[in-house]
Amino acid sequence: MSPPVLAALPACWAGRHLPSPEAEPSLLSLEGAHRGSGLDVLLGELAAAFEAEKQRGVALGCRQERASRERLSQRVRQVLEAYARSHPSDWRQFAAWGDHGYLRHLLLGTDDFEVMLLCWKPGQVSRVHNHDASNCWVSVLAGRMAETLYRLAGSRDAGQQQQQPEKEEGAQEKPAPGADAGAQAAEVVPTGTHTLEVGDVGYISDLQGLHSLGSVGGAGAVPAATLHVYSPPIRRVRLYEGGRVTESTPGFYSRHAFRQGGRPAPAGLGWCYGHGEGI
Ligand SMILES: N[C@@H](CS(=O)O)C(=O)O
Ligand SMILES: [Fe+2]
Repeated sequence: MSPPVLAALPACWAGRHLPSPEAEPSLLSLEGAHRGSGLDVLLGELAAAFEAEKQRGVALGCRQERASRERLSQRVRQVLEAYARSHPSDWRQFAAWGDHGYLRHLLLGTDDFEVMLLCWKPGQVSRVHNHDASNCWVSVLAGRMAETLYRLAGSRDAGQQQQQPEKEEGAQEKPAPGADAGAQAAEVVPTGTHTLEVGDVGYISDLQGLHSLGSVGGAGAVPAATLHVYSPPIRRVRLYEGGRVTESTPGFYSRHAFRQGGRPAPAGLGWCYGHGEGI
């Protein structure tokens, strides 16, 4: 019989990328993880939450039906909070920090959602960006984060102005469609800043606006780590800088979604673009 974690994962993931439990009893046996509270449980519970919404016929994304989004959000928050507040250390085996920007490490990617670990040295910050059509949850595992929210200048509803036609995957940092419509349209205005501590869970989508996230620097600051859950996976983002808007396809510094029994992930599974330093 499949372990509950496997049973909870979408068939497309479990069937295609994982060996059978008989063949690999140490499946997802993450070092230091306690069955019942570790990353394997977190991933299984998230998979179950997204699968439950899909079973109701919901198309996942920031514009999904409100009741469905709230139900999903409540569950994802519970799962992320429970993990972060259990003082876990099993995520650390996947963590690496870089000198040139925060690093993105993919833990699990499916067609419906992705979970990644982001590692930030003190003071590292993402550029002002949007989140495609995704729901985005973030939970702090270590350090202290500050989030600044923005809206497009001249816009009351930033989300509506960010909608653009579909674009091919794989392109890097090209001017976005409509970027030439006027620098005015790409100017952003900060609307508020707040801090996120270990165990806090935040949510953003294009319906809320744009943001920039960063680890708080200064004396005594420690390297930060955050868990991000995006549904559906983010394929591209729009960056707002110097009055211009560009598009970028974020990459992963490392991918562990298919790591099994301590072996490195086989090449070619999942999707990965770019260099993996943050946006
Ligand atoms: N959305 C960013 C991280 S953050 O700044 O929210 C990313 O996926 O890299
Ligand atoms: Fe973000």
